[in-house]
Amino acid sequence: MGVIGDLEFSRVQNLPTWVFFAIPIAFLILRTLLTGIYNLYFHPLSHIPGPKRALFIPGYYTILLLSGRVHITVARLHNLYGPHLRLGPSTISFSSPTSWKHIYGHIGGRKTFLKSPMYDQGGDPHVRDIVSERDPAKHGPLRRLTSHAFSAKALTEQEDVVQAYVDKLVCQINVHATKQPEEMVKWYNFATFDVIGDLAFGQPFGSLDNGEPHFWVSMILDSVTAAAWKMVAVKIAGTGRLSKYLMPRGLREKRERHYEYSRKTVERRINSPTTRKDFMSKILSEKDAKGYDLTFLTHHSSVLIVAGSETTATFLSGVTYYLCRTPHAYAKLTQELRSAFSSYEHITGMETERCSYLKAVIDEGLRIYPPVSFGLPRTSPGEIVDGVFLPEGTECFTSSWAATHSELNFHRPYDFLPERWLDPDCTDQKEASQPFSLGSRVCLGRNLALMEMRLILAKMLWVYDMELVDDVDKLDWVRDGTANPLWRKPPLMVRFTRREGVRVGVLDDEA
Ligand code: HEM
Repeated sequence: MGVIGDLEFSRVQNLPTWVFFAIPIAFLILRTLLTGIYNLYFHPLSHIPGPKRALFIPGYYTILLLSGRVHITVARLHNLYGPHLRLGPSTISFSSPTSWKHIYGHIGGRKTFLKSPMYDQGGDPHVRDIVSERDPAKHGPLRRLTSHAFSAKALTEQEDVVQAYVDKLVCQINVHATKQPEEMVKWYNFATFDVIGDLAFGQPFGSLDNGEPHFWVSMILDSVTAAAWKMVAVKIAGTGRLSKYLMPRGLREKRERHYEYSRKTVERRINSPTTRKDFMSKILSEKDAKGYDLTFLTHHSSVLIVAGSETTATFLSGVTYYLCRTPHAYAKLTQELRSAFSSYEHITGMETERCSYLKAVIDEGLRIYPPVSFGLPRTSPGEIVDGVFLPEGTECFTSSWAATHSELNFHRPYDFLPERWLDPDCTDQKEASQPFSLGSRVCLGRNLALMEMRLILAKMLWVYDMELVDDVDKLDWVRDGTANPLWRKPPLMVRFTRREGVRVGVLDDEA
């Protein structure tokens, strides 16, 4: 036995080195092929159409998320395969209005679709914030605690803060964007980050004053991309630890600096008590009783900054582009705003609510360029979505961009037509556009965001005319933007001209 064993061992030893690599690789290829064939023909979801490669490439959809063009690819695939689309063995994307209600809404007698494990990749695995907490029993108290800062009363108190920054923006436009064109994506970012910085921490980032991005702000997009890298690692290898090696080094460092800066800012806020109500007031008052530590508070406030600033700035950039490119909509909106307000000082959050065309412009802006363009992943509890049974554990979502750009839901989906929101005879499926999501995880900052959008659009267009300049014919907002998964917008060069004969206190008193 010993002799035979030695003989066999020496035969193995004599095999060429490549064999030792080839065998596991061949095994992996065979396993992938057999699993793919099972997924294609025998899996319980095999009746749902989709590209075959999605069943053979591990983490296909998550890899798409890093491509920057996931919204376009998924919309194209929905056009090809219909409103139910299989993007992985157990990953289903929908583009119908009903799917929004079935996956995210409250419907009596139906089980809840919880956030999928993809949300675990957002930050510190041991700390869950209001966005990443998946367990409803823990999310409920967190949401109740946070919602104080978003009540109708809080919103009224916050209007002064918002108004002050809108006025600053109007003044800075006068200085920087009337004599020559100016890049507006950055100015909208400055305004929305300053507002949220002030509301979250009691201190602005000072970007509007300095005309410079705060370093922390520029880190935010990268830190969200870093989270997407982690998702890829989890999907492919089953562990986020691999992301350390997969993720570009710069991204990892930026993500770490992002958390470090948030921690210091929160510490400063804790050490400077204020009577002014901001996002932290309620939570700090219960800090000791509930045992909220610095790590938790850091995650909590930094998630509010990310959720509340980049999204609104994205909307403003998109709507500026589409308004400048759609003369009839621009003319109707300016006509409405300029006749609704006899003076700049009359433009308030509540008064702007009466402007129906402004509301339609906002609805259309959020449809054509949804700030959250990808599907928010949920796990099926074993329920039917839009007529399709999804076994327990299936990952599913409504792909926002695909839903709002499908001809099954909207006529001329790539045209900016605010009228579709006003015309009672329009047959568009408007419920296919849910920019703030719905149900128990609906956006908490919706009313604040809408107030900010209304005030910025109304005040800017009351004071100025605006036009896209220079390479206007070369710029294509859809073609030139990428989503990683938050938007990276192309430069938006706009020139503003102050309307003659209108008095604007913040400009004229300053002069
Ligand atoms: C155009 C502006 C905005 C858009 C389109 C938007 C969109 C969304 C969406 C789609 C979600 C659901 C995320 C998910 O299910 O994973 C969400 C959640 C959230 N948003 Fe917004 N948002 C906007 C502005 C804001 C603002 C200004 C704030 C204020 C800080 C805010 C705070 C939040 C919070 C706290 C959540 C988590 C709610 C929860 O899970 O209970 N958002 N938002």
